[in-house]
Amino acid sequence: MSAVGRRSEEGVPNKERQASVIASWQRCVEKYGLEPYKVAYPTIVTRNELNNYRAPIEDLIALAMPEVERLFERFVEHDYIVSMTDENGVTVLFRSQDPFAVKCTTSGLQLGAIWSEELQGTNGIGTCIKEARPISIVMDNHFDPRLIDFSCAVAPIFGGGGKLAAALNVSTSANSDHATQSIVREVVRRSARRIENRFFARRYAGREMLRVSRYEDFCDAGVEMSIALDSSGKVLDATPDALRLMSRPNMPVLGRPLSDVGELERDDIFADGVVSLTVHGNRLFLKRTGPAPAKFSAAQKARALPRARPQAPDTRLLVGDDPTMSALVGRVQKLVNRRLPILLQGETGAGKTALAKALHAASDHADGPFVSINCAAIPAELIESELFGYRPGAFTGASKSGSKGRIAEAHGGTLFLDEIGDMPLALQTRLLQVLSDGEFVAIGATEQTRVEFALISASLHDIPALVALGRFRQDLYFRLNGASLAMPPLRERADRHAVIERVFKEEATETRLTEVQLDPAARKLLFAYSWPGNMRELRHVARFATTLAEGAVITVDDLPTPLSPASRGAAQTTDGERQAVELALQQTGWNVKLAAQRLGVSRATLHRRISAFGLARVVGDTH
Ligand SMILES: Nc1ncnc2c1ncn2[C@@H]1O[C@H](COP(=O)(O)OP(=O)(O)OP(=O)(O)O)[C@@H](O)[C@H]1O
Repeated sequence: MSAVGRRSEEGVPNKERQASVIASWQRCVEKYGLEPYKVAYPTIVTRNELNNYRAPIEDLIALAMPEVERLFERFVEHDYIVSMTDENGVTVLFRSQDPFAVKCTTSGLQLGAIWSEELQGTNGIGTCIKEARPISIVMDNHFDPRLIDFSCAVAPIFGGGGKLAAALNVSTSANSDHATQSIVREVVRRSARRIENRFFARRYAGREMLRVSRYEDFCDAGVEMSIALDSSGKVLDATPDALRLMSRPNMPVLGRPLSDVGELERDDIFADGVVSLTVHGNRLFLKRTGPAPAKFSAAQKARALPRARPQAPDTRLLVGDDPTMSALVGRVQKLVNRRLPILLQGETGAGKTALAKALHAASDHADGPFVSINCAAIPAELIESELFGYRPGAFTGASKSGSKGRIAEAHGGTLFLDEIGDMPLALQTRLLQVLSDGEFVAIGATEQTRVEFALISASLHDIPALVALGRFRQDLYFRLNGASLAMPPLRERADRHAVIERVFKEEATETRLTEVQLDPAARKLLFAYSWPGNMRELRHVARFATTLAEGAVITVDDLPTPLSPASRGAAQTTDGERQAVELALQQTGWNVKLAAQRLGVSRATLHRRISAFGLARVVGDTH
């Protein structure tokens, strides 16, 4: 193909780069049927559509913001723009400065533009996404002749399970060469790696984490690669480079213990110091970064490394200035210390988990583990082994090393049972036994395991109503309910205005490293809103607006649906929409996560729709 080198090339051509560009041009012509002079102007999605594209990766966007800012500051004086797209090439973050910004806009380099290879031909973003590796597309490497003045260096950002989640791009229209662009590409690649590592750490916060390096001395330096493990020591996930280095043909890494992945120098990967793992003749060095796993015996406990206090907000901060809540929480805190079981009830997103963590962190057993189990999220057939653990080979498919179980892991700390109303009846009986006797028998075991922990449970449902329907054991309800605390929805909190202001401030500091102001119209709207998704929705709205707002003042235009003016105009939803939501909820037994996936919206959006349509789950019509 004559495409590469339509103009004379500057710098030394790199074979691999040439091959990528040639392959991409071939795809453009043969697969997508594109012609160089007939490529359409990029599609720019509407603001509402952009909100929908951003919603599934809002955490990633928030984590990427500071890095995008840093890149921009570094390159802006040389007339570069910095952008990030999602996995489809939709531009979800964009930083530019005049006069270059004007030229960018006329070429379609702007927020909301779709830069897929299929639509725009060979371009930095689209081709990086296609090839899933860092790439630079310099001037006449572009398929569309209108882009011939631009040079882009782009690196992919991978999310869970090594799946491509986004692409980070730096573009210029200053005359550039391949040598310069390969340096810029390296800078962008490193930024993408930092975002990836922060994203990984955020996803697996609280899990056992190993830092990985190819060099023994570097295990203590900045994070190069990471592995997250589940409670039984199996690989839950790893950063892309670690996954690549640990992979062998036909040998999955995820879901396997490290001893199956390669040759481990010693068994106890959590002990102090560095341990090596040899895969296919390559040595990797691993070091624990997270808290030590809970140990049974005093001797083992003494050998374990000191446990970092879990990062949890202060109960005073969570409670704010709501007098009812402060009085209740003060009372409950005393009861937690006496190991009396606490039952938290409240709407979705009201802050039950956050409060449970804060109660644990302020308790006198805060040095022990905080083990959280979402009873609604674990499939019914797995919940027993997840909770009670099993001996090696207890059942087909059981791991060789057995599993300790989450209840045993909570020994000496707090066990938090979220969505307790969804626990199957048979397991309620076993749980009741543990709570009464302080001991249980793991699956396949003969001897009893003794455990001691503080218990906090939480539920969206009215448990007495479930008891009346025969779906929840009354004796278990009494056991869980040493004291109960009804968390008010955000719209009913006396201090909600202060809470809204505080959360916007916190999110602005986190995403932009600066403070922001709410303009009067935005403030009025936020104060009047009903917040069906409570604190979670508030956090998402604040993160969204502080990320999107161009300046230091947040206006109504920066607010997402259903707070944005456009959606308020069009907010009269149709019967069809309501039926679709109802159907998805029915089909998934009111599993909001699954239903949201089916409808292609975020969970927060679905919660808002449930509330807007006034839908309620009829207790007894589920699962
Ligand atoms: N008082 C608070 N101030 C700021 N953020 C909060 C507060 N309470 C909760 N949050 C945040 O709101 C989000 C939802 O909180 P949390 O998970 O505790 O709610 P929940 O009631 O357990 O929700 P669900 O019932 O859906 O499990 C989290 O991101 C949490 O950090």
